[in-house]
Amino acid sequence: QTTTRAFKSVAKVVLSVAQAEGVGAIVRRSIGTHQLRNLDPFLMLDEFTVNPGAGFPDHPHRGFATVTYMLAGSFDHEDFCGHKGRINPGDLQWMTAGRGILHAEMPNPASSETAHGLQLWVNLPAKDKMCAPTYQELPNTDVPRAQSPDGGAVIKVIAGTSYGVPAKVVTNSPILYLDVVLEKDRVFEQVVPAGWTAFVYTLDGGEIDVGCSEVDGGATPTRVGPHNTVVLGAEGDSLMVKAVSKAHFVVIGGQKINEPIVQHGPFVMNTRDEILQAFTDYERGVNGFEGSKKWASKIAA
Ligand SMILES: Nc1ccc(F)c(C(=O)c2c[nH]c3ncc(Cl)cc23)c1F
Ligand SMILES: [Fe+3]
Repeated sequence: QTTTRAFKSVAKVVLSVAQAEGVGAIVRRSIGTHQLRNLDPFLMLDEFTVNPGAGFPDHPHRGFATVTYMLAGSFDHEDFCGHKGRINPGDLQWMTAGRGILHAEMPNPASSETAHGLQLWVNLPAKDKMCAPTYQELPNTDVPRAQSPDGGAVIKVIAGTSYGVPAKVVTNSPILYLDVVLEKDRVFEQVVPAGWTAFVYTLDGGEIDVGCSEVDGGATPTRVGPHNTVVLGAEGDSLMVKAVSKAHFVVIGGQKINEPIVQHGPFVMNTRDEILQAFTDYERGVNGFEGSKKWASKIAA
């Protein structure tokens, strides 16, 4: 039978402006600002720009995953269990902090290039919040590529599936995360299940029309330029984007976890008691924070 597509509408557009974060770092915050909260399962999305010497020195995480995707420059990371490495342009690090990670994230000191990328914080279901930490790290060449039938869209499949190409990353709840480069006047279509939280975040480059009139029966398209978060309506199951000029954007979506969220900085749990427990575990160096009391990173020294 023919499947009829219901196109997603645009619920809200928010421009992200630069703000200070970490030590000397600059971020354009998308998800996590007062206008972009309650986008379950997403807790934060930062487009970071970090010059050498600045960065994100030693800090903990519990109860969620951080997804670092480098666009330019390179970042070093080092955690309290001896896991360290370098994230180069196009590389992906999906770090499931679970019960506890203490780490530092700093630009590669050997590079004079500004580090530019995205860090997305994805909440974990209660059953996984105290799981053992895991890393899924893909160099740029290992991130699966897809393209639209006319070749007008080239997609890096970070999570989920696009044009039949599945991601390599395994997630604790259903997530879609695509890096899309769309040529001028070309159309990109993506299935995003109805009921999911979903948004487009535009990067440097051109303008796009979301919810294009030519393909969705007359709804007036919403035109946006760089550094905008375009929140999509929950109804409908098909995202349509048309490039007014060559554009670079990410498409991020996820099934809602629908559990209580209690967040205090880098700890995200379900109850206040669990947050208090996270602070005491971190201070005492127990329950996943073993070794935290006497550890200090070398990269942020
Ligand atoms: N204040 C505060 C509190 C807790 C944190 F975890 C952080 C933090 O590490 C980051 C926040 N945005 C980021 N973008 C990119 C990277 Cl690599 C790291 C961060 C932070 F800045
Ligand atoms: Fe971190």
